[in-house]
Amino acid sequence: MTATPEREEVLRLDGLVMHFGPVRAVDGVDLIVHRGEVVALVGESGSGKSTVGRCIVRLTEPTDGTVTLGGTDVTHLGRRALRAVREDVSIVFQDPAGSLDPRMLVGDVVAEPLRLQKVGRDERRRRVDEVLGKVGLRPEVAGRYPHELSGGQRQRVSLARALVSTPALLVADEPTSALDVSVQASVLNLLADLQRDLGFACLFITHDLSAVEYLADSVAVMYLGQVVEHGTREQVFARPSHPYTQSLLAAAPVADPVAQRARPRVVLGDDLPSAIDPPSGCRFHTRCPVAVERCSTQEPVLRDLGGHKVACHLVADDGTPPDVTAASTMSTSPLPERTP
Ligand SMILES: Nc1ncnc2c1ncn2[C@@H]1O[C@H](COP(=O)(O)OP(=O)(O)OP(=O)(O)O)[C@@H](O)[C@H]1O
Repeated sequence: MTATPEREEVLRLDGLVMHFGPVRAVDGVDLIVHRGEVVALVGESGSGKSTVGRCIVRLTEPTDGTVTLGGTDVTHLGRRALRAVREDVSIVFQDPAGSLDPRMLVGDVVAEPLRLQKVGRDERRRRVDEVLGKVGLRPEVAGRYPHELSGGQRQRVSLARALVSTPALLVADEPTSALDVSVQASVLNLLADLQRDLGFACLFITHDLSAVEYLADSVAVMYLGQVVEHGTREQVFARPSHPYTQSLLAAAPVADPVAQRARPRVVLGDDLPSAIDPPSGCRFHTRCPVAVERCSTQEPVLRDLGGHKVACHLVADDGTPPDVTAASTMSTSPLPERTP
């Protein structure tokens, strides 16, 4: 008998909420990442992506909702219990210089997760050598300090540290955006190769939609603390359904100018509204070219339309998205990005 096995959930967020005082950074996020799956989390600066990542690795304790890792609810675990969980999930940050302790030798930085897990010294050394090789660094690098390395090499060290304990899930928060453009591609390629070889699941937080197209199995789009669309890469790129997703894709440069012209032109006028007092109804209605009255009063739920989820009143039950091209006239602008 060959019943199709349910795909195992490595991560599950249910109604995740993270408020910083009045700032509603994350405001009810549901998200599932399956074993070995790469889920891209995209959206403008300030939409709450990093905060979601930080809640997952429990760098911050969520205000509400649950974080489930490998079947264990880790939302409110104490320090000691968290340590065990940290073997299963790692994070890589945008800025490798800021996230590596400058006083520690690279070998010790990479070995630290193993030390916390009480792995013996010889085994630690063996695994550090092995993982440095995997990220394309020579073993001698273990005896150097982070500041002696280039930005790209430092990000390789961050990846080595994140992967040395063979986690089931890697949260990669803008892992290439602080790097020199010339090395971004090599680090992205490395991440893709490592993911293929080691098979970890990855929540890939990024502004870079071409990287999403290259790396991700599925794409979740965040707007003002909520997920407004989630589907496979093909679903989201071939038929972006939420007007916000349509505008993000329209603003992104694509290699093929013909494809670029064929994309709907929508422009995100104005800045992202404040997360302190988000708009009523659909949070995007203040910037949406096709909003109707209902959008300002009634909050849309994230509906599952054949595995492609979207939170928009104007998407038909058969998945037909609203025609934003008819409503918008202006040219494209680049995806807004906060400079570090
Ligand atoms: N520790 C904090 N205290 C107060 N407000 C915070 C804190 N961390 C994040 N915020 C606010 O929460 C909102 C979401 O921020 P977050 O960094 O998660 O967004 P983001 O989508 O990751 O943006 P970026 O792409 O720029 O990193 C923003 O309004 C931000 O100012």
